Amino acid sequence: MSQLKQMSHLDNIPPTPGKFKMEKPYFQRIRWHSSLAKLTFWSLVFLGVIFIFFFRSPSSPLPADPSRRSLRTSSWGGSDWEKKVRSSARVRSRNGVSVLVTGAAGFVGTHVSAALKRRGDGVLGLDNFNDYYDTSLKRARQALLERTGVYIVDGDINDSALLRKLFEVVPFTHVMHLAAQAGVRYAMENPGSYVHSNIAGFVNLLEVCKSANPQPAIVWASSSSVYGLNTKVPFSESDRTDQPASLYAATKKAGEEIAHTYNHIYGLSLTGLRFFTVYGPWGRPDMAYFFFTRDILNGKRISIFESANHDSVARDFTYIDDIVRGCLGALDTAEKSTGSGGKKRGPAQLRVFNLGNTSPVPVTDLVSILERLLKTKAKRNIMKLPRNGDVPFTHANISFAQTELGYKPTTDLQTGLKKFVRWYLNYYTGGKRAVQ
Ligand SMILES: O=C(O)[C@H]1O[C@H](OP(=O)(O)OP(=O)(O)OC[C@H]2O[C@@H](n3ccc(=O)[nH]c3=O)[C@H](O)[C@@H]2O)[C@H](O)[C@@H](O)[C@H]1O
Repeated sequence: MSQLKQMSHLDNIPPTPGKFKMEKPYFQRIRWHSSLAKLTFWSLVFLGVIFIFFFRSPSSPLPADPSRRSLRTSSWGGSDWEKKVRSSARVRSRNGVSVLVTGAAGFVGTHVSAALKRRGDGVLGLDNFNDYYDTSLKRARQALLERTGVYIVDGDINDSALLRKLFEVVPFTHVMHLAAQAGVRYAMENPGSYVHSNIAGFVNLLEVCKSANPQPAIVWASSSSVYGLNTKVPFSESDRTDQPASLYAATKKAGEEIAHTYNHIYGLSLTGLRFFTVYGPWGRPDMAYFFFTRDILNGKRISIFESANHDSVARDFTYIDDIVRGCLGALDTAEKSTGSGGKKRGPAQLRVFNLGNTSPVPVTDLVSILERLLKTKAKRNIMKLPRNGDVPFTHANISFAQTELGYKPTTDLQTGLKKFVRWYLNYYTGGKRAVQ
């Protein structure tokens, strides 16, 4: 207050410097006041900038206070809203389950929600529709789900009040937690968003689940990236995962440790699924197969990474329908959580599974398949794998998922990409170009 007064006082001083030069002592006093005011003013500006950077910016390296974020999420509540929530989550088949799907407008979330709804389970979606990639694609997926009777609540997993409300309205038996900040390379651009969604958001969700009555069983998306610099192939669940190559991988690995904690303390049933480079129709535009398709069609040069020994990098690309079957298998075999009222009553299930395709394909081959399907030659730019968080190869051992979940991928890359390209051409060109 006194600082403000002092500033307004200084504002009233005539700006003509010569006037003050004549009376030296007075001038010196003014100079002293003036520099103090300047110092105060710039300190306030500096503090303001720091405040905005840490607490308001979406790219803040610190997770924002969830209660503050809740103020920024879109409106929810009211009897009409509750009716929509209840109706979407209503189980319509015998032995059906009611599932809260987070990240429902995302690629995997949309497919899993539709599959659950098809078989008569109750499904409620939750998504914050962030602009990591084109939000119109997310809205189109939402429209698709709405036609099947799945309602997506527009909100963030960091919003505890919203999550508590959802569990108050519907006693979900399961949570399929797919909301996350995805993408390996983007972690170097916006590290804060990974901490916000994959760590703070996950913890917030688990906090609400642990207090829910009944506690739901939770199946959630981990990632093949947790294997990081592991060189033992194929990657098995028991292999080391302590050498992440990206912050994305580190946050997913942290998620697995956090899951262990909530299982241990509160008796939450938790199953982590390590997805291996999932692709297919309605996919993510930030993934290579997707933007390669766009760039090849536009005659734009594409970069293909190669590892140190000049081998193309390779991925165990896994088709979306196979992943969906794995997700449903995990939900169907998930045991109940054992806690209630925030207290553990006995040991609960804790699992991690690889969901891959067990047949890695070099990225150069992926490009050749796309060239054939699009009948267009790619302008290839072969370059050394940048130090951007990418790992040279991934390869899943899926025998554990096979035994426990009945998981058995059936789609090879050629077949899966054909389905993707058909969707892509239809979605972006209205079918004016046909798949070859
Ligand atoms: O399994 C996962 O857990 C992750 O899978 C996915 O990551 P990635 O396997 O890295 O997929 P993606 O970016 O499509 O790159 C594919 C290949 O193309 C190479 N690549 C990439 C870009 C480029 O310009 N050139 C290139 O050669 C690149 O080096 C790589 O070899 C998800 O995005 C991630 O969210 C997470 O779910």
